[in-house]
Amino acid sequence: MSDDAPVLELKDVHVVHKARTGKLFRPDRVHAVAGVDMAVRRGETIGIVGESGCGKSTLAKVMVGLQAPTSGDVVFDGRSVLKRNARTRKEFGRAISIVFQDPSTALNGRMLVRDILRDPLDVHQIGSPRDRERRVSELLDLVGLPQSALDVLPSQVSGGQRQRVAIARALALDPDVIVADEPTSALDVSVRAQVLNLLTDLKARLNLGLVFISHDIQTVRYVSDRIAVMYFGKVVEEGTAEEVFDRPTNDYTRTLLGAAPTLL
Ligand SMILES: Nc1ncnc2c1ncn2[C@@H]1O[C@H](COP(=O)(O)OP(=O)(O)OP(=O)(O)O)[C@@H](O)[C@H]1O
Repeated sequence: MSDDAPVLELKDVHVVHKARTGKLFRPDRVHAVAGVDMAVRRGETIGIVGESGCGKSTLAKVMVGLQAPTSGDVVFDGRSVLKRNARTRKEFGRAISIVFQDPSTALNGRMLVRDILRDPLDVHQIGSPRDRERRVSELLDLVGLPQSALDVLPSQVSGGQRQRVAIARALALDPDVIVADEPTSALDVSVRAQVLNLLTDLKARLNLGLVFISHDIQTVRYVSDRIAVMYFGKVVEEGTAEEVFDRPTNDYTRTLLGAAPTLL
């Protein structure tokens, strides 16, 4: 069960990007996120689904502080993050972490797994050197990797194991919320369910808020307690997984549901 008070809230968040391409055929601004309200609670998975370009990744970056909203507010534990000083923002950085789609690019390929996991602990000066070593091996246990994985490079393990390393790194600072942006899309179909089950299991064991982002509504259904459907920068439907699947109110949601189901 989730706690009632949201740990993370987005309030009327807008993000306008300068367009990457020239002006001839495209407007020079992209309203990537257009007035999104969202609440993330501990112990609950909120799935965000929508087609490519609807603003999911931009929203994920806002949630972890990698993208400043053009307007609106981000509230962590009841306090606005945007209006706070650098120290509060650092605490926010510890409390909300992200897992990206492709661990091959998200992890530094020249660092041993041990150093990848230790790095956030060093940066935030958590505990003594011995505490950090202990934490690093605990992190491997949490994600179901053997201790022998400590002394290898990311390229020396499989894609699924690499994503487990990325999840372990996201857990290093004991966050309240993990934002997982298409965390299984770059993986072999055969290991996707294992990684989804790991995330769901960690959410329950550690009482995390989990934000799960995917273009695939079946994958989102598999892991989510609540689902938000995004279309052109807006949330067009939100409800429990059952509500969204059994009684969709929005035409776009119906279109998504009608699309051919895919393997996890
Ligand atoms: N840094 C940026 N500069 C300019 N435009 C951007 C930037 N990031 C995203 N966009 C544009 O904003 C819109 C939303 O992109 P975003 O990546 O958030 O969507 P998405 O739903 O995550 O799609 P995808 O799954 O393809 O990444 C798109 O039109 C994209 O081209």
